[in-house]
Amino acid sequence: MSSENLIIRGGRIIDPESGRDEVGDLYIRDGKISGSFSEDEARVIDASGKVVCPGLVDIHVHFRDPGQTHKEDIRTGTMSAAAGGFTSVICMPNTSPTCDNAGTIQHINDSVAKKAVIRVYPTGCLTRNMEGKDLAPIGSLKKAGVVAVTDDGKCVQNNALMRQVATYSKMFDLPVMDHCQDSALTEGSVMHEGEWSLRLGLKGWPAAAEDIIVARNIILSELTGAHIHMQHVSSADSVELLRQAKKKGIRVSGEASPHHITLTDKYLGGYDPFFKMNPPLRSESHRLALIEGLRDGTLDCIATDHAPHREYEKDVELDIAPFGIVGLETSLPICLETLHRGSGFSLPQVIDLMTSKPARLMNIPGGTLADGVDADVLIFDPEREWVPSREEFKSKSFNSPWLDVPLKGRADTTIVAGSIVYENGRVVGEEE
Ligand SMILES: NC(=O)N[C@@H](CC(=O)O)C(=O)O
Ligand SMILES: [Zn+2]
Ligand SMILES: [Zn+2]
Repeated sequence: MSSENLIIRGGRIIDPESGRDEVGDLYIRDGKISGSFSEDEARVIDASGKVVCPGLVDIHVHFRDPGQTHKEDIRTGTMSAAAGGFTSVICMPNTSPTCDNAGTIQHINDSVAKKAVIRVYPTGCLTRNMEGKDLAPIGSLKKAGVVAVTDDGKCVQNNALMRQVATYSKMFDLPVMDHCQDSALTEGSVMHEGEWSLRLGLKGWPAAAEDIIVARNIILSELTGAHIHMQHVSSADSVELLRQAKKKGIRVSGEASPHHITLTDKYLGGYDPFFKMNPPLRSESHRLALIEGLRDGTLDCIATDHAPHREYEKDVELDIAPFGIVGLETSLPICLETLHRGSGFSLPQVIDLMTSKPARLMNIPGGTLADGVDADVLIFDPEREWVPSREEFKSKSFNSPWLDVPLKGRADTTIVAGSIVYENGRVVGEEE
């Protein structure tokens, strides 16, 4: 990536970490955020009417590379991220082969160096082949460069093994990210257990299946001192458990997805597999509890759980359709709608949940416009109206409930280390 000096002129600069929120100019020299310099040394980008903030950070995406690259690969996944305004992502290890060994991590890092347009941080598995039976080689995964460990997609059911995982991860100073699901309680389940599952005649998935594991993880975090992070929290009682645990100073954290804070189980009424995900969309009271969790800091950040599946894979009976939806290209407008316009969060608060908060939580760089740091920057238009379409999605998959639905707010320009990687609807270097 070559970088030219940039002056981003006249935008509303929002840097949640420093509290900066003012209309002004942002200077980027030699790929870093810098003090002012003269206009003839730089390209000037007019950002009037736009927001200028740190590039978005997503700590939970699935890029399917290696192994399921018909759904997504590191190239298209990072293009999708850049188009959504993201400059850093943490990718999940449920690839094929799984990331339970240093070789797969090395392979991913090599592909990232060759094909990625934004920063990608890999995670390693908790257990061998994510089978929940034997510990993965966490020390060797750490050496290979993982930033956290998780069996996302699955949840370790054996508490003694989970204790061991937590102990090792603490030793290697890696956060444990957990997909909290008691699998005996969710066998064959398709959607949230409640009024709508009853009406639709679909097997329900109780919120208790999540709560039980969140409680288990809180107890094991207290016992071992490990940082345990709850992925895609979807249940009101899980939020309350986290709230109480944090009050006691236990090292736990949680994320919420744009879809769980915006949609509910009633949308399954049309039996549309684009509304089927794990954990499932829940009822209105759960949705509101997640928003309150984000408001008071019980939930630490937004994470998309970008889970690409091709349309033909989803286009089957709801019972057998795969779980998951893509999220990177729609996360920003949805969070603006649900949190900012819909729930009274300030713009800096929303940006904080999508930049500084997730980056600091997972100890990765980014999420800041501090002087001298790598210039990972997003310019977005909070008012821009657009409609996500099959043609425009950069992802290989468009399994999104927001396909063909009008949205407001869109990334204009995404900058990584001072280089523009996305502008005017195109990823730099993308073929015609
Ligand atoms: N969220 C999903 O519904 N699916 C994810 C797995 C996961 O995040 O648990 C996937 O890999 O497709
Ligand atoms: Zn998961
Ligand atoms: Zn996931």
